[in-house]
Amino acid sequence: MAGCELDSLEETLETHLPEAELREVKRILFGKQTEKLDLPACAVDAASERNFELKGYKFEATQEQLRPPRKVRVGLVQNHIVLPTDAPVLDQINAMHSRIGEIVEVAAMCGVNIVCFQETWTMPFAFCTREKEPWTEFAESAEDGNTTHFCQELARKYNMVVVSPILERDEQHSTLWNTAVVISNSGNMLGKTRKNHIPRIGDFNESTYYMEGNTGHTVFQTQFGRIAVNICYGRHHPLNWFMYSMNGAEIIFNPSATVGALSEPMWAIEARNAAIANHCFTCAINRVGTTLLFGFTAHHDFGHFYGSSYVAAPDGSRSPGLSRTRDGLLVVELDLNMNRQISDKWSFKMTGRYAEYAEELSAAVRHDFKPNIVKE
Ligand SMILES: NC(=O)NCCC(=O)O
Repeated sequence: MAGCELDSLEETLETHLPEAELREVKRILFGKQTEKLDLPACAVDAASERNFELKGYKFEATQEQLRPPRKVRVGLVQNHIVLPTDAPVLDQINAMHSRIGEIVEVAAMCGVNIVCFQETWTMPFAFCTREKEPWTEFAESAEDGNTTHFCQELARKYNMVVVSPILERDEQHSTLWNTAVVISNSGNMLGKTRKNHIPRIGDFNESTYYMEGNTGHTVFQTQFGRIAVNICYGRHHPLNWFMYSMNGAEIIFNPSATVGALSEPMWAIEARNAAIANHCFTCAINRVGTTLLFGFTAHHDFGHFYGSSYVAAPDGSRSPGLSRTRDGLLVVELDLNMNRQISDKWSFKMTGRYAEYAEELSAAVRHDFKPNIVKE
């Protein structure tokens, strides 16, 4: 354990359970076992030198007769902030760029096609403070900011789609947003998508900084598959996942920033349930560490961000998680053919009564709605 924090749930099970029981516990808890992915020795060495965890797994689909497999490698990155939160803003951003740069280089060695970083990855998650300075100075243009240019270079250099969740400054409308910028492997910006649900819970005072997103449920067609980004708190909203899936998402990323005391028992369930319910893959990413917010008035720390990033498949299985305490890169190979195979098996899209729900929902959101309750 690092300090008083548990490093990893899976490792704890592995340390304490006899082999036969462990196999059965894992089958019940995590579903069909995900095989380990062979990663190149140069990547393993580089990750160890650069002090981050590197894990690789693969989800296999059934071999079909008419379609070749559609294999894609995703990379999920979780990390601490690099400099203390009272360092100059630009130094903090540059330090995050160079940390992410060295992790993405390893992702490239592992053949990653699509990489996604944690929520507002260029900055400390300081939204508990409610103070505007210096946090709003971390906001950048999604189109022309330094961070987008940095990610475009990575995308071009490594032929990789980059999902870059940032604090966005929209100069034209004088607004801030919590936004994921999606950059194609060509290096062109494909587009951006904004956080749809803004938390009003505990210390997550994000509504002080930005409003609910106005970009709907955009899906991005990339060379490696159709992807969507459901940012953090949106994972508590089943209809949010559902709408990305209705728009054709095959992989939904969930870049997050959340702390143990608040959400940890829900973490392993929500993205996994979304993969099952929507016949798609989901990738849950959380930052790590306890951030000290020196000298600020409301709060000096937010609690422990517990990492534990993982990938869930439509058949109900999931990869093991990254550590609760260390920086890490999770490389997972998916066969997107599994989505249709599981859809044909369970048929949730076919058995869903969407027209009925749509009708009842439009009545339920009206101010004069009367719940359908029969009384004696
Ligand atoms: N970043 C964020 O929306 N956090 C809210 C807490 C949670 O969803 O677990």
